[in-house]
Amino acid sequence: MNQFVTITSFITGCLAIFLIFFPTLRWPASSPQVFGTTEHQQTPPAQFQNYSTVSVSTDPLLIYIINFFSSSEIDHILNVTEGSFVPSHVYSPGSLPHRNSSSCVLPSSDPIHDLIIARSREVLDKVLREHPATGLSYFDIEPLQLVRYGPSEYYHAHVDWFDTLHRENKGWNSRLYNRGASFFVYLKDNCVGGGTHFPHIAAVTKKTHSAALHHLMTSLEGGITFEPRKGNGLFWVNLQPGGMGDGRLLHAGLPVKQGTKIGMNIWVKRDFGW
Ligand SMILES: O=C(O)CCC(=O)C(=O)O
Ligand SMILES: [Fe+2]
Repeated sequence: MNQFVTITSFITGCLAIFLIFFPTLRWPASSPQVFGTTEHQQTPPAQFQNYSTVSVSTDPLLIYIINFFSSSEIDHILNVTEGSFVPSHVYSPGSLPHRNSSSCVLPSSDPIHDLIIARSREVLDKVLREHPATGLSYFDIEPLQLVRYGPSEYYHAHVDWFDTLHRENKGWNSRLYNRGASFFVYLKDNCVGGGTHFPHIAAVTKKTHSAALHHLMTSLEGGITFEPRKGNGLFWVNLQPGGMGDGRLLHAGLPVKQGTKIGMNIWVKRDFGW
């Protein structure tokens, strides 16, 4: 009898827990468009910032964003993060460190945090609409990470996507994800060197680019290098439509020879279910 009561209580308990959580469970996205749009409706519109985009490469997709952050936004970000940089995490230490920069996170409680997320979602939703062939979808954005380089500091060639899917650290509702896309926005550019170099992006003729980009992009046989320019940024899609990492998005933060370079990574999470 006692056993019967215990089993019945256990089953009732499980049922109650399931009923409480069932309405909030989210199933994997059935189509990229739906997922991106749904999430976008939950975010406030980005405060007006007169940025513009220039398509540098369509396959793989690499976009240059002019004037993505205003100088007052940048001043604010640099002020609040000034004391918090620590040596960047090194994933694959060899004889030479893979990188020797410093990093920190812009806290999600910062007044400007949600604005940056909303503006990034604006660009993402435009990409979903205009470049469906990329297969990009997203459901969230990682903590906003700043990276700082002083003289002789660098980040060797790497890709932003993970070899194996990461699981979010959010308890029972943790999803599997990879970095579907990356933004890298320059916050400080008073340096010599420090370009962002993509060795495998096909060189494109300079004629196709706006005057603003003309001086900031070196397009040689060895790929493309972007000079750091405060307020401007890059956006690229990391994964192939089927979800595999795209090796063509290998990139490096070239050594800073003099001065300081600071940038912000905005990594976009593509959903891979439970
Ligand atoms: O420093 C750069 O130009 C690129 C930085 C980067 O790729 C990264 O932090 O993942
Ligand atoms: Fe990177």
